[in-house]
Amino acid sequence: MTELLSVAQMRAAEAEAMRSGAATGLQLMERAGRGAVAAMLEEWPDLVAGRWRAVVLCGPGNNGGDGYVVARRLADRGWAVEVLALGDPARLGGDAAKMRALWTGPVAGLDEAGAGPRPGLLVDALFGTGLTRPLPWEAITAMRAVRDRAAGQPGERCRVLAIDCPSGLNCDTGRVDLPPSGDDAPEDAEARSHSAIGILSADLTVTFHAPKRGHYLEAGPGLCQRLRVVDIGLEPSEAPSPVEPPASGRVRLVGARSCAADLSGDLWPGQLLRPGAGDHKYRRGHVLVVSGGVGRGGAARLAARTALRIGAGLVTIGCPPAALQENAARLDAVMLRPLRDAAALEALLSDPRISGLVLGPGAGVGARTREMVGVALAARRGTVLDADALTSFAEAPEELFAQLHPGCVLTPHDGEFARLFPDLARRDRQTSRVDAALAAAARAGAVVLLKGVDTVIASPEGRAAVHVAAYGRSAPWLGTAGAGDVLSGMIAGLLAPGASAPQVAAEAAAWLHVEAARRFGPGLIAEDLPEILPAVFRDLGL
Ligand SMILES: NC(=O)C1=CN([C@@H]2O[C@H](COP(=O)(O)OP(=O)(O)OC[C@H]3O[C@@H](n4cnc5c(N)ncnc54)[C@H](O)[C@@H]3O)[C@@H](O)[C@H]2O)[C@@H](O)CC1
Ligand SMILES: [K+]
Repeated sequence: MTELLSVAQMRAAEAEAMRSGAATGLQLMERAGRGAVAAMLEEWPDLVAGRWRAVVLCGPGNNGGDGYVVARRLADRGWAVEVLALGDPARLGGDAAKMRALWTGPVAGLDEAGAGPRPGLLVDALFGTGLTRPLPWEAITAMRAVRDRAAGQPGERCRVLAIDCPSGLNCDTGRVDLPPSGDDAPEDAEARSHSAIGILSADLTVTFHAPKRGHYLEAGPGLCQRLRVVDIGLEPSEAPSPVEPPASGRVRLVGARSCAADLSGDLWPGQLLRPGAGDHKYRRGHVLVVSGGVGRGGAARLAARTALRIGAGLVTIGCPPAALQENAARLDAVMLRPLRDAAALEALLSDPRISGLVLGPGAGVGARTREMVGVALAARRGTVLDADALTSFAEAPEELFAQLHPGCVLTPHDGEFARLFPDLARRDRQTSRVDAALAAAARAGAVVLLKGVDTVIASPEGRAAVHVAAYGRSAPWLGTAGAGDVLSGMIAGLLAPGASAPQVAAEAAAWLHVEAARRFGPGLIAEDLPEILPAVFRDLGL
């Protein structure tokens, strides 16, 4: 399964290769530059034949060093190559200086970026993993000047190849560190930063050894557009088993199945979904969804139907007595019980066969929900808390954290996350969504699934995973009313048999949620998600 490395982990892998004598820094850089050219030509075979013009922008560190290798390799293919350097190339050090010396063509300054014919390729080798300060404006200006050379001219547009990452991307956080915009009015600054991100976006990003967290988080996928990983001969880290939680300190990419052929559907998520031979319905778990009152039951019904579809043996909705009639008119396989108050929930939970709980969707914000959550958590079943079950504790999150247990999964979106963890939501430059979710899980003592296009799943033991609806897995139509309720039902349904760790159940649910949306396609509404699950399961060969 693919692992997402931090910048520090990547540096450590490089350092280990050099320390052990497996490779020198210069060899790694040569492989990186060559690998980037080979990957680019595979991606754009129309560039294999013919002599094209490339502009290579080289920065002041090793990313620039890779750029000099790319320039040399393209020139060797007969391309016309312009190299423009940020800063004085005579001040390059180490391996980058050696690669600069092997480049026999001229090196101009970035201020000459606007002069010259339209290039077919712009290579961004300004900054990689070593960017520690905001990107200099001159980098953005130069990128724009090269792109502008193509404006208004006939022929193919200029394609952009980013080496390791589009310059400005923080490879740990996925955010872009833009320079301050001086005296600009705030609106102006926003417009400038918007257009700066457009200018920095690549068409293809080639990174080395393993993808970095920033390639998958926040602005990363939008900036990289397409991502290819090139082997530079570093020792691969041992692949964690997809059905076990990842090791502490390591971040895995959920659903590598669609990105690499190293994962069989049989093992994951199939192993979590397939009932055992001879299983009866109680062995497959019984999920109880606590519903809101009259006219507010839709969210709970969505969660309940999904829990049943994903494999729970039985599903019951508990609702206030006044809402029984409404729910009865809408339910068949899902069972229904009156649930007047927290005492009634306690009585219901005396049935030990109820193994999974969902609280929050449509529950209403306030004391009733807080009491229900308290009783549910005391019963120590696999429990998913979403929506109103989270917001009900906005005034006193510690009250919730004190009651949570390791069988719980919290599923906040960014807004709910900020209500429970206001300090963690205000992230500084170096803190990523992964760091924030890990800190939240440790504080809460439960698994936190932080929803988004880049969903992060983190456990109190420091295990983290990321699922991203991008890079060929985008499902923009999933942003629809009720989709979150469906996700709660998926997690509870996977938790209910009691065989999966909450972290693993949440990871599989995040993947299936997007998979179902993609299988259905545009026009999706939340009701379609549970109904398309059987087709997803058939595709998985279940
Ligand atoms: N170390 C290695 O063995 C390998 C490194 N590789 C390349 O090396 C890159 C990392 O190299 P570096 O660590 O040198 O980092 P970068 O080349 O990303 O940039 C760091 C350099 O820019 C300076 N800098 C940082 N922020 C700046 C700012 N805002 N304005 C001006 N200067 C700034 C730093 O002082 C440093 O000199 C990777 O992204 C990858 O492209 C590859 O060649 C693979 C092998
Ligand atoms: K770059």
